Amino acid sequence: MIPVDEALARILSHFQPVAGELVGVGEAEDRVLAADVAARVTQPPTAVSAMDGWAVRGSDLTTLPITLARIGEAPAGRPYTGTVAPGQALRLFTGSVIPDGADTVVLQEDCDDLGDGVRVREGTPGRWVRAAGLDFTAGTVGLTAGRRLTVRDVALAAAMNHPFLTVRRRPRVAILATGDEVVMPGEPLGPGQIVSSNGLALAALVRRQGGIPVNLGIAPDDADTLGILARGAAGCDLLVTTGGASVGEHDLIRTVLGAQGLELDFWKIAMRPGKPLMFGRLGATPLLGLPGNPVSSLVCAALFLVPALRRLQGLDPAEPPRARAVLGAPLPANDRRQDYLRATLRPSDGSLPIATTFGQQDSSMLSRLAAADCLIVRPPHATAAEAGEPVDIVPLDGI
Ligand SMILES: Nc1nc2c(c(=O)[nH]1)N[C@H]1C(S)=C(S)[C@@H](COP(=O)(O)OP(=O)(O)OC[C@H]3O[C@@H](n4cnc5c(N)ncnc54)[C@H](O)[C@@H]3O)O[C@H]1N2
Ligand code: MOO
Repeated sequence: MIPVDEALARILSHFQPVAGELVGVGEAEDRVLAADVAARVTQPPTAVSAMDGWAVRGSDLTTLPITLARIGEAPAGRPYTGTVAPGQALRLFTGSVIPDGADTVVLQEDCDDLGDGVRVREGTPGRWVRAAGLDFTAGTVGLTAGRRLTVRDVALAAAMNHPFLTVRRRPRVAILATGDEVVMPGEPLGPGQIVSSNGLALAALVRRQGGIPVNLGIAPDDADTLGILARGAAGCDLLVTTGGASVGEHDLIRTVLGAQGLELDFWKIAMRPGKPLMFGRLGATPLLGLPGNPVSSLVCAALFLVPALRRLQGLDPAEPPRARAVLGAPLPANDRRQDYLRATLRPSDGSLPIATTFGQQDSSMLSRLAAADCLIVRPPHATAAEAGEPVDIVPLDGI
């Protein structure tokens, strides 16, 4: 059994960021930038008005009120080509280009429109002018490679005049469930059969992490079919299997795929849940073999599949972020496997929330996993801990 950290490092060493592809800026939300995005324009391109009002010279506002002569009008998008001289004012609007000669906008609410002139009651020299390049200047890098784009980033990229962006291709993850006893939700259940949840949960996780799940179905515990279905992963960036990872003679992943050329990197890690986790390569395709128990499968996916997907997309592949909490109830000493205990979180009077484990931690219990807010991380050989002691947690947000 290898430690969790080593398993993660060995898995990540098999992944590099996938190639970039061009997408319309409007479709780029949630994708990861493959190249820096520099502004192709200066915004605003010239000084513009921040308000509806009049463009004037600040030096005309020393004594108020003052009446200025109207020299014309400049709606947004139709700049005035002349110059505002002392004693003159140009009618303009929010976004209108500030004409030569003017350095100030006075608000229309603070003026009386006299038709051929304007009486300015209030105004401050230099106000309500947005300088050229206030937001950004051409050539400035506004968004850097490796960033997962938010809705706000889409707005910025579009404003920087990019109709297309180069983002990482979505990694394709083949998912193969195994086991004679598992059938898809809604199918008739024979004696001893259970409903397959792993494949669907993994597909949802892959999608949420920016990948494309490729569903290879459910392989029965028969070598030929398992082998044929696994070949469907060719061309994918990763094959994830669930079940068949343990030691029973029906646990076929290693033996069947071994015969097909699976080069095993490791099998079994010092972790609970998830001991029989395996990793290797089937030809060009990395293979992550998750245990069949549904909680083990999802916890291992959170800890190993998510970082792999992050690295494939050029993101920092670090373990899921850890946080701190205090124990709501005591915990016994731990054995040599790093434990990830399902727990709820509630606020406390102090700065850290209170994490309380469920009494039963069986790795088949999806009801507990769904009700949990976090996993409490118990390092190998941790000594018994009292209520109130601080612990590391992995929040389950997004899983
Ligand atoms: N003698 C030993 N037995 C087991 C060991 C061990 O070290 N020695 N390890 C246990 C641990 S820990 C785990 S985890 C499981 C993992 O076993 P497998 O990966 O071989 O998984 P299966 O045997 O195929 O299934 C386990 C369990 O999960 C259910 N299952 C399987 N696939 C799905 C699915 N798609 N959706 C929902 N549930 C699924 C399956 O019905 C079994 O109940 O091995 C222990 N045994
Ligand atoms: O490690 Mo198994 O995943 O404990 O149930």
